[in-house]
Amino acid sequence: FSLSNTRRTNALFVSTSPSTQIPSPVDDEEWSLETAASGMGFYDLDDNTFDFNSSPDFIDTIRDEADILEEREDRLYIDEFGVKRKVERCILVGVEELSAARRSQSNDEQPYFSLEESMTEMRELIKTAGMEIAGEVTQRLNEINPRTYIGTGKVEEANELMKGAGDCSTIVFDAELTPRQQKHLENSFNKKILQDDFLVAGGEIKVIDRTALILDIFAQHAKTKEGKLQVELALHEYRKPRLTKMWTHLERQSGAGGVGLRGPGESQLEIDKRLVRDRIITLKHKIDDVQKHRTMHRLSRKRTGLPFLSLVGYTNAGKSSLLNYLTRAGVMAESILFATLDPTTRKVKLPGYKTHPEVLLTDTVGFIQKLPTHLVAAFRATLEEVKEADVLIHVIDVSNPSWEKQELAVLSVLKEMNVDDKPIVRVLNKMDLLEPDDAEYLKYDAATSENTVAVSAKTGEGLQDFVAVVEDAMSQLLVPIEILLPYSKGDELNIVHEQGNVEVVDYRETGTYCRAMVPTAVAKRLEPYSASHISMEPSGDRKVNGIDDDEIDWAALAKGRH
Ligand SMILES: Nc1nc2c(ncn2[C@@H]2O[C@H](COP(=O)(O)OP(=O)(O)OP(=O)(O)O)[C@@H](O)[C@H]2O)c(=O)[nH]1
Ligand SMILES: [Mg+2]
Repeated sequence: FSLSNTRRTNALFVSTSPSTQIPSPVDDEEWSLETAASGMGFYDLDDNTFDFNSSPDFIDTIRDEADILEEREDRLYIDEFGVKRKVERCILVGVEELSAARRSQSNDEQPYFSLEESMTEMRELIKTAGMEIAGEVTQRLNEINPRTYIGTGKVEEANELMKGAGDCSTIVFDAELTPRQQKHLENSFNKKILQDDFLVAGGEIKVIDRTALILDIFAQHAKTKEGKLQVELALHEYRKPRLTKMWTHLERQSGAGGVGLRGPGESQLEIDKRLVRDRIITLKHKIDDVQKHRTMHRLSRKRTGLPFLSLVGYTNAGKSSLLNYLTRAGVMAESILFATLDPTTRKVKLPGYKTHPEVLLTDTVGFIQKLPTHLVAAFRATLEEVKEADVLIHVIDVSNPSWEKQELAVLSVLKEMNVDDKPIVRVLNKMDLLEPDDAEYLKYDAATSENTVAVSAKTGEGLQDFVAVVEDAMSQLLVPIEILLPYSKGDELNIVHEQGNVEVVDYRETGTYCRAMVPTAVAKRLEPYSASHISMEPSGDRKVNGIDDDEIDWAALAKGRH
């Protein structure tokens, strides 16, 4: 296919078999015309241009991917002999709450992840956080123990396992623990250690829950100033309730203190609490500022009139890989969870994409089941991008055995965000990893379902169909116009032809009469030439898509088109 022919119809793509391989962008210059080589792109408010090289001041401290990878490599752990070890080891504790399982079975919208599915996910999260699992304990409980979450016998079992594992002082729970539970657990583990006269590195056993683990990953992956502010806010929100009595050893009257910092007779705990509170307020202000910038950029983005697509999906589904493939943008894509925390927008020109030759594509943070609400809140700014999107591209990793549940989990978050009414394109990704039979089945499924396409962001398989399906979804965004354009506005007519579907064109004395379906941005611009008061059926209509075109008309039309 050729990019120069922007008037090529959808039929080309619809007729292609789903397994058609498109040339890799690296091999074929034609695939991607105008893409970012690297770096973030931003709109210039004044001249509506997209500038890939400048970055606004709110992302002044960007860590690049290499930095993040290096920092992860450097996560050293000092063991009891003072030896630096690459990984921190931990015991993973999983609980299946049977009553919750029963409850969720009557609720179709919230998918239920089984103990094993949830544990598999935790293993990935732990690996991503840079830890190694030294042992696992699981328990099926009718009701969770309000004090220690798991039963006392299990606490004992986890403790034994930890001792047997050697240098290991971290216990990770596949659950959201209340501050009280976390403290009780830490107490009981540490007490046992003291009794047994067994000291592990640092002498302290750490109890980490799912939220803390995800926050740790977020903290490692935050790249921009905005991302870091959001993570810090989430961390403080997480720590605030855990300051209560958690560090009782800090509860003493404090004499010294900076002016205006400490009141008389204030205890250390009170000071800590106040500092955290103050920091939260400061962070919120800073995030507000950043959001203002973002809103401005969004507005300028809107003024360009380019349609805005947002990639959404479960963590590790392949969102960044897809964006990379389409733009060669070099957005961090890795087999780690939550690789992307900062929304990145690229302008993408897709071949054969007629009605919207250029689109903006934004990569967003991945979703995960059981994401604690305050974590979601902290990333609201990021998710704003999703709210602004014209079309959502839902990337699904069909090689994951739990993909159907993951899809439901994402849909339920989209619903919570009130964005489930937008057109959604389902992208069944990682087709290359499937057994041939499964792949065939899913390809059939995609071909027969609406707005669904099966692809591999790795091999490029199916990406041609992706363009067609996205364009289909975008056609829902076209609006009808009826205009009478002065002949001096030939350029505008060309745009209508290029980006819209023209139904009728008639050359009249006062100008060109035209009825068409066009993107909203184009419709808005042409509002001054609205001709809806003029007769709907003017004489001498010429069917543009018919075979009765003659050369003279086309010459007039095509002036300056290519
Ligand atoms: N085999 C195969 N691997 C893929 C495909 N798409 C993505 N991957 C791999 O899957 C892993 C995750 O991909 P990402 O693009 O980082 O996923 P993401 O959805 O952006 O993940 P988060 O940013 O963590 O939410 C990477 O190791 C990719 O190389 C595919 O089509 N086939
Ligand atoms: Mg990503």
